[in-house]
Amino acid sequence: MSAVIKNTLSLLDQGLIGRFRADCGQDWQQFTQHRFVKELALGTLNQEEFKKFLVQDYLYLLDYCRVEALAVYKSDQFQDMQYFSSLLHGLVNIELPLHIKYCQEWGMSEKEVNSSPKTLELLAYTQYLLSKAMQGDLLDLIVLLMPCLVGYGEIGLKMLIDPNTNQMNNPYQSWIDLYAGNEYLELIHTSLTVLERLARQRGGEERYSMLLEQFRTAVKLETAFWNVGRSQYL
Ligand SMILES: Cc1ncc(CO)c(N)n1
Repeated sequence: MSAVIKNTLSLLDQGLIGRFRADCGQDWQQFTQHRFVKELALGTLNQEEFKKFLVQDYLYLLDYCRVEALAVYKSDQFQDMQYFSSLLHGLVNIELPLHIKYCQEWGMSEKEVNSSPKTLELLAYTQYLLSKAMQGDLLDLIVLLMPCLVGYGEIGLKMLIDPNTNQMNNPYQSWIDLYAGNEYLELIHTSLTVLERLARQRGGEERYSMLLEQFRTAVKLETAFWNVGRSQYL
């Protein structure tokens, strides 16, 4: 296992993120060890299901951008504004174009992706994030963003080091490479530092139980989201 992977996995057990993950218990396990994740790692996941997931995930990320944009708006320190705008920049200019490219590789046009109908799972998750993000402050916001950001990184890394993962002829290899890649890991490292600082500055200790409930709800919505590829359109 490379040093950077080991370091990232141990960081996830520490500080506030370690506490959230541990206190979520079963809910975190269900998210990160979901059937969809296991099938993707083996390469056995149904391809139509993956395609539908990819489109819903693209639509999800568009709303995730709006949450990040709200964090830019709500920043009252220049360094926070820099951090959240760089997060937004990365998503808009790197991860989203990559999603469009994946969709095209899987035979779907950009127009098709953008005009796709939405599922209940997508709407539930994005509307929850957006409403909490509008009500909350910067600490609420970064906590809401964490399950998505950290969860996929943990999943990608664990796939990469698991000998059972099919890395010879896996149709989903580029998905694994994205979330276990160095750029994504760096994003996680920076985000964890900002999370700790915002918690110190904004009464994280006194607010812990409320923050945990927001984190846990987002985790449960992530778990439900793994089934979008099997879900009905609204
Ligand atoms: C639903 C969901 N959660 C997390 C990520 C990671 O960016 C994603 N792409 N989609």
